Amino acid sequence: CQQPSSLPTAWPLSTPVDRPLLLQGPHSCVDDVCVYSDPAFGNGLSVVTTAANADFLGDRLRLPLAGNIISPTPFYESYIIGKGIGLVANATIRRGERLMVHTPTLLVHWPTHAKEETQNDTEWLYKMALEKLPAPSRNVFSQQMHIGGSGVRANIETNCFRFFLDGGHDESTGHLGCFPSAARLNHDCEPNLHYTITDGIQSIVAVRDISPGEELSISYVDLMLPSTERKARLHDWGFECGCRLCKDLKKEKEADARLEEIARLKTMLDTGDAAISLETGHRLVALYREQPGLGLYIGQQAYTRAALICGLFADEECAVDYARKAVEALHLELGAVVAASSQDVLSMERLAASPKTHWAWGLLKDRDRSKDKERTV
Ligand SMILES: C[S@@+](CC[C@H](N)C(=O)[O-])C[C@H]1O[C@@H](n2cnc3c(N)ncnc32)[C@H](O)[C@@H]1O
Repeated sequence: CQQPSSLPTAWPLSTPVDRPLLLQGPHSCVDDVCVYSDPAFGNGLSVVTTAANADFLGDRLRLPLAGNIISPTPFYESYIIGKGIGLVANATIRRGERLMVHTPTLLVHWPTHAKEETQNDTEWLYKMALEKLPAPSRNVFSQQMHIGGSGVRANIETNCFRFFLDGGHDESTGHLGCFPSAARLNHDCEPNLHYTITDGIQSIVAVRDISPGEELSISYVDLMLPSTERKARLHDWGFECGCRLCKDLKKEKEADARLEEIARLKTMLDTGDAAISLETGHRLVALYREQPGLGLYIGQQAYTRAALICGLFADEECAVDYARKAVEALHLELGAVVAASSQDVLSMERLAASPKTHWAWGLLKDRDRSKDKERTV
């Protein structure tokens, strides 16, 4: 791993001005992928992508009006033993607080990046793209840690975030987005932060209260994966995870057992298993609550399902309670922009406000009663 020679003295914050993206170019191309740039957008932006994606970005990408929401930032950079640089809280940070909202400085087209045979061409394009960035942003980028080589490709793979410009429907809109401030966040299997990327803007929120002195962390991998799979993926990042969960074998075994039970309950729900009862929803929520890392997904994967089960069995109190919790958690998980048009959020808001008029209301009520009868016979 390469250590930066000096720490950046200032945070590369987005300027809080509402300005559209004005991409210049194409500057340099290999086949249908070219470099485009707007050095005055945020901290400067260079893009290596197709003409169609460049057009899409021009239409959609806007600077977030508030820039970085909290200023001065409630965290600082520090060397962390065994991890390189990390970010540490210097104030109490509350669940739901947004710590960073920013545009990328470099965006590269994922399907092109992933092709083995064009690696030399893409490296050349990446260098051209960096040339177009303002010097401070170029310096911050090149000082980032990179593992597996000294080139721009290795830097991108160590630090940048994969997402889809269209939200995930079309592979050809896949990109790696490089957000320099977020590149200092280390991994934890029980992270205290969660990020979303919508229309190219990354938003990072606290998923629980964080005390001064605590290291800030995100997860680099899907936390629904069992520990062996998580560790294998983190190994590709060049490190063995030493987080609290991975260090404690007993805890890790319990966590894996929970993941297996969650998978079993979800299959029951997805297949409409006859054994589903109110208890299935309560148990699902309990499993997510017992495992702190899974709090990142509790809205979509547990509260929403549990609220619907309560609705199906016509239990008003629990339907309203879970639906309210689902709405709050979904805003954290999806980010404000996606949550505003999410069908899940809409459905949960309806269930919370008027459970008896929700489509799910009472559909399994009779089944529950017939089960009770069976039990008393
Ligand atoms: C995106 S960078 C994170 C910031 C980095 N520590 C730095 O100094 O710039 C990713 C790299 O940080 C290191 N890293 C991240 N999380 C770690 C962890 N939990 N334990 C050990 N190293 C970690 C790994 O070398 C990884 O490839």
